[in-house]
Amino acid sequence: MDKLTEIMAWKRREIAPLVRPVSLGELAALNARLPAPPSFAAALRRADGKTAVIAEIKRRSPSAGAIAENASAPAQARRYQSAASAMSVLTDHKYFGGTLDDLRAVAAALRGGDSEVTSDKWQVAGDEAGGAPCPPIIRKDFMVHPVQVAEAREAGAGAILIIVRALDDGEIETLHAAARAAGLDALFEIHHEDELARALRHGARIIGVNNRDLSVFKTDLALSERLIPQFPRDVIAVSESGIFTGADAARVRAAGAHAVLVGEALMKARDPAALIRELNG
Ligand SMILES: O=C(O)c1ccccc1NCC(=O)[C@H](O)[C@H](O)COP(=O)(O)O
Repeated sequence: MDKLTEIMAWKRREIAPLVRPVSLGELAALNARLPAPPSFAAALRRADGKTAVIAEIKRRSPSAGAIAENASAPAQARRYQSAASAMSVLTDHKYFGGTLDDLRAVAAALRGGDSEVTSDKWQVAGDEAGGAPCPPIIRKDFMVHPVQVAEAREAGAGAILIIVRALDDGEIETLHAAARAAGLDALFEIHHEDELARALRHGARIIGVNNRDLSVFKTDLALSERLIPQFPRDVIAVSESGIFTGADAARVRAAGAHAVLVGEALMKARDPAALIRELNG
């Protein structure tokens, strides 16, 4: 069994006690009750000709082992905040050391310390930070059920992850509809041409190529170079994993990437904001 299959099997067991019917109406009501988070898609498009950086908070991983086990998620988010277009918070605990509370704490930190999810500080936090818009947050987890979408929206996310290879078409459709009803964007993650075709059939507007082969844990930026040029022009292209330097980012940008998603390199950087600026190009 490869690692992704193992993680997905665990995730389905982990969330089983939480699973209940979650209707689109319930998600729409949740969306209406909470202030709108900043738009993930708009943040990736807004990079002014530079490569947008989605800066990830990642304490450990199956491929790298311990990265920054004791890192504080909100403190790390503050180190990213001035330079990142968006943030990614891994909320899986077993394999990545993250929690949903990390997402809540990061959202609160970006709202200027306001932990009240019903507050409309999203709208003003950017101005307080000197005019830069508040970076949206993607909940990076192994999504299988709309109950996780509701959790993401309540915790302050602006987007969720849909790993195409890990889900059947019915699950993708359900998660995508749930995200839309909750006012969230969806990042569709792919690793192969067939998965690109599936993502497009589901109406994906943001697609990420995961450069890491999750069977053997090898990363290869050539995968982004092969797949991104096949994206329709109006799709936002993200290159994920294995990006460490400005040269790496420039390479995938030359292939058409609008954004890069970077975890390990930023968690280990002495000055993450400076590295983000280098990745911006
Ligand atoms: O990172 C892993 O080892 C991993 C293993 C199994 C499933 C997912 C995994 N990573 C999730 C990610 O998408 C990465 O954290 C993200 O792309 C950032 O990667 P990196 O910059 O290489 O830390």
